[in-house]
Amino acid sequence: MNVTLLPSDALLRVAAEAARRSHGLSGSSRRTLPLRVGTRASPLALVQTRHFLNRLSHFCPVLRDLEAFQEHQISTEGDRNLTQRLAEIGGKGLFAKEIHEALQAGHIDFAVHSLKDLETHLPDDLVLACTMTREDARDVIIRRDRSVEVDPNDPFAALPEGAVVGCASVRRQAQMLARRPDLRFCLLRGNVQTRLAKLADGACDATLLALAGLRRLGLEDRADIILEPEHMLPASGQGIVGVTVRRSDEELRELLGAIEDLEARWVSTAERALLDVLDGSCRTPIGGYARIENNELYLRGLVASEDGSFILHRELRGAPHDAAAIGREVGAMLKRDTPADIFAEMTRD
Ligand SMILES: NCc1[nH]cc(CCC(=O)O)c1CC(=O)O
Repeated sequence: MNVTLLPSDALLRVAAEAARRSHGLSGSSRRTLPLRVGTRASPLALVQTRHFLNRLSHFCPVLRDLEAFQEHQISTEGDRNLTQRLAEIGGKGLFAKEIHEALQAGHIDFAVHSLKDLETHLPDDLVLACTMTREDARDVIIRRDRSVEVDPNDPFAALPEGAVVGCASVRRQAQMLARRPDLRFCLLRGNVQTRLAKLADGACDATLLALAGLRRLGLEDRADIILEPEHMLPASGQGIVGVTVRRSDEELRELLGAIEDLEARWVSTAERALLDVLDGSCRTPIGGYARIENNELYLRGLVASEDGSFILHRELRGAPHDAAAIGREVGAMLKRDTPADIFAEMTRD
């Protein structure tokens, strides 16, 4: 099959048309407003949620009214436990469990997530109904002292010998240590603003963040060294916002599905399938990044050891509608070529 890719704007127009035609929340809907949306309470989560609600109301005139939505801020384990590395708390559902429970109990109608923080296996009665257009997937380094000039071909060389990097992600740590074994890492958790404040206070010499988060918070000027995927492979789903809903809520599923970005659906399907094969908890450094090039889906995956002494990349291209199979295949290649002890570490208690 030949897949013709439309530019994102055209895709959205097609989706809007579909949304208008669908019976989703038309005048005949018996659903009562407001729609209740679940979100984490961090500034980034709230910006993402409000952005999504704008999009949704833009395409569904019944929802133009400000009163159409009610925001439910939900605190998750990942928000409360700020003293441990994500890998130690033991990742799955860390930022979503309480939100899933609110959906299942019918306290909310849908929920907005950073796809990066959403586990690959959702509870059976919930579905990922919508993936929004990807914001930039790249990671950035932010240094306290920006005086050393950056060589784009060797971005990690801009950090001083023995610099202390504040970071809670084993994926970022492993890829930096592979190139700069002299660097030291300390735990830096909390929301984006908190981390930037701690960096400014001297808690560390540098930190790493997703460019997507900085952009959405209007903090893009803080981005110091933008890392290309060749130097730092992003996490599966990084930069993509996804929306979950009850499987049984067909009306909302149809509406949300009609406004999703098909390209974001394809790349996230591939990236999440890869993670799924590797049983991706936060415990082992895993990266996955896909993009659409010339109507083809290109996926690159990474498995590493925490200390960066082992780094493995594998990649494949194929038809976008084979996204899940491509993801599983790259995952299987990574698994096959990774020494068993690295996965042993992954399943340790
Ligand atoms: N776990 C935190 C988190 N989840 C999603 C983002 C960034 C936004 C995105 O990837 O869509 C961040 C912050 C960061 O990694 O810098």
